[in-house]
Amino acid sequence: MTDDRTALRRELRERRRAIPAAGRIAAAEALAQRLLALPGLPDRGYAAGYWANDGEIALHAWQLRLPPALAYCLPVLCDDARLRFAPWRPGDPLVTNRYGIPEPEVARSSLLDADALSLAILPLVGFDTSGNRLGMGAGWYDRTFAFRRDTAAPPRLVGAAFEAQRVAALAVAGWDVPLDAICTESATYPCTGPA
Ligand SMILES: Nc1nc2c(c(=O)[nH]1)N(C=O)[C@@H](CNc1ccc(C(=O)N[C@@H](CCC(=O)O)C(=O)O)cc1)CN2
Ligand SMILES: Nc1ncnc2c1ncn2[C@@H]1O[C@H](COP(=O)(O)OP(=O)(O)OP(=O)(O)O)[C@@H](O)[C@H]1O
Repeated sequence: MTDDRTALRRELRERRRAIPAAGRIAAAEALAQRLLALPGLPDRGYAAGYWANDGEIALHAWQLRLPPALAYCLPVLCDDARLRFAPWRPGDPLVTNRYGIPEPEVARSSLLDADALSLAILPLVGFDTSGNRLGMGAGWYDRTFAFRRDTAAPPRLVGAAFEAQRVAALAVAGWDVPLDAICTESATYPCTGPA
């Protein structure tokens, strides 16, 4: 089971890295439209995205079109093994984290806790149409949003991926945090709860 998950993760990461540049640009635009069209989207507060890495579908097209009172944030790795979030605009200072991913350079005291977000977009390695998610496997998102297992939104949790990352069915782990929706360049999958 663990080996299956590791092998699947490797295969799906290779698949997303192999998507050609022209396809990625078009997909990022289409994803932005789908994210902006989600029903009941907050129009103020803080919205977490991510700095696309390892072939992930990019969020810049979405970031540029956010309502003015909804502040785009990036995740920051913290010592308690949870993510916190910092508002970030182009030009604001960045540092590279332990995985080589840029994150805002801000004092620990000014970071936002996950429960201060109105919306978070989670980068997916794989997903199924029941809303089950495969991530990078270090548990950052599962630990950070564990409180959403027994609390309603906010934050709304929306997965983002290329359609090529969809698989027939993923095994669910006890700690998996259910997503509220998944968007790809060609579909929006509403998620109704744990499968
Ligand atoms: N763009 C983006 N940002 C993100 C995540 C993500 O998946 N994508 N995260 C999602 O959790 C968090 C960072 N977690 C990560 C976990 C593992 C690896 C990773 O590349 N692991 C490598 C090598 C491990 C190492 O260098 O120590 C690997 O498994 O091959 C990257 C990010 C927060 N920021
Ligand atoms: N609430 C939690 N508390 C402590 N550890 C957790 C919690 N949630 C997950 N973990 C740990 O994190 C790891 C997550 O592994 P899993 O394969 O489910 O990751 P994933 O689905 O790729 O998700 P992620 O994107 O969060 O890494 C597991 O080893 C698990 O023990």
